[in-house]
Amino acid sequence: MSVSSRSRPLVVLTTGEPAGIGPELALMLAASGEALPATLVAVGDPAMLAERALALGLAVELDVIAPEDEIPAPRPGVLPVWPVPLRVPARAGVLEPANGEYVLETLDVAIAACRDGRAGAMVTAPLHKGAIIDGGRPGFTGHTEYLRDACGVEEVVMMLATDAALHGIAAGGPRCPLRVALATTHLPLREVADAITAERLERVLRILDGDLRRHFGIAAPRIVVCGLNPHAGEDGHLGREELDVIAPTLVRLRRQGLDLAGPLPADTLFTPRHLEGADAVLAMYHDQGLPVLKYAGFGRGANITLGLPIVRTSVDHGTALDLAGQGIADPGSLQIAVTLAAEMASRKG
Ligand SMILES: NC(=O)c1ccc[n+]([C@@H]2O[C@H](COP(=O)([O-])OP(=O)(O)OC[C@H]3O[C@@H](n4cnc5c(N)ncnc54)[C@H](O)[C@@H]3O)[C@@H](O)[C@H]2O)c1
Ligand SMILES: N[C@H](C(=O)O)[C@H](O)COP(=O)(O)O
Repeated sequence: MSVSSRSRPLVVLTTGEPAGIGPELALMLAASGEALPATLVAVGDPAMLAERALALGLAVELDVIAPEDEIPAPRPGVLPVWPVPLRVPARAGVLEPANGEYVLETLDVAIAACRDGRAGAMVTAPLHKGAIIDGGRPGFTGHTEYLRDACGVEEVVMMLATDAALHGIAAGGPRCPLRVALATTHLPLREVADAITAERLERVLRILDGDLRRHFGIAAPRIVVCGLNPHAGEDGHLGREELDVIAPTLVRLRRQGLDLAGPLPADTLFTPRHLEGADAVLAMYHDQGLPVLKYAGFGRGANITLGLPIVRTSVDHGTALDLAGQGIADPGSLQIAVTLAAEMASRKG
């Protein structure tokens, strides 16, 4: 059965770092019997998943299926699994870099299924970047860049969004609607300024504008752009990137029809007056934008990779080794990421 002929798109869920909370979150989602707008298949080591389910008392039947075989219709409490073997045994909370290649193989399986049309989308449970690097991949920086390279595209954009923004939930308390995209992703802070080039900014803004239209149905996205330096450079007294790079890029793209505000001082940009009417904020670097997003809705957001030929979403949190194996991690973000992936896959057709 092809993806488009399914009533619920096939979403491939990679179970992530086996020492982290990813495996148990996948099992918790299956055990909850929650009706999802997706047919879900997990990718991971079936014996490890079975052991984790047993240890946590989660009533989940694992249905091990070869990737070329038909996925049966979803049944509550049943989790179909495309098997990938661990390289060495895994223990919750204890990293084993030798399993780095296992984690990457789960990604490769999901990417292949999305690229050849067997699946409509992939959702990734968290991986541990350090473990993959220590396992022999020194250049590894995260799913986002791995997917970019695997799909052969020049640029992708990391965007996180709160559920309130994804599903039009009215603002209330700290859980406000917010989408935050990043001009740079997993870079040491020391390298950020050099990475903010006009070329990169233009590529990022075009992808952000295009994918807000394509995936989120926003006809004319309004994007608010942060400066890089304190007070957006204070007219060049506190840094020149705004004057030399960011502002001229925005002027050029505005002439081409993009609706862009900024560069604005990042400390006050995330206030109701500036966010009013904004469809997304573009932050210049990871910890300029993501702390605000995570404050606004940690555990109730999703991470979306824009600019890919396939649909990929992820959770808004990491491997939480401190919680792994205890069954107390919150599966809320995973549920949101799966729901969003299914919606995006359905829209894509
Ligand atoms: N999508 C991903 O693959 C992804 C996302 C973020 C971080 N990471 C990676 O995860 C690893 C650990 O990162 P970190 O420590 O900065 O962030 P983290 O999100 O793993 O943990 C930060 C804090 O949040 C808590 N937490 C995280 N998820 C939770 C959940 N579902 N329910 C309840 N509490 C939760 C943790 O217990 C911890 O106190 C790093 O290697 C990082 O690169 C991966
Ligand atoms: N920057 C993300 C976050 O803080 O949630 C996270 O590290 C995930 O990155 P990838 O999706 O590229 O692995």
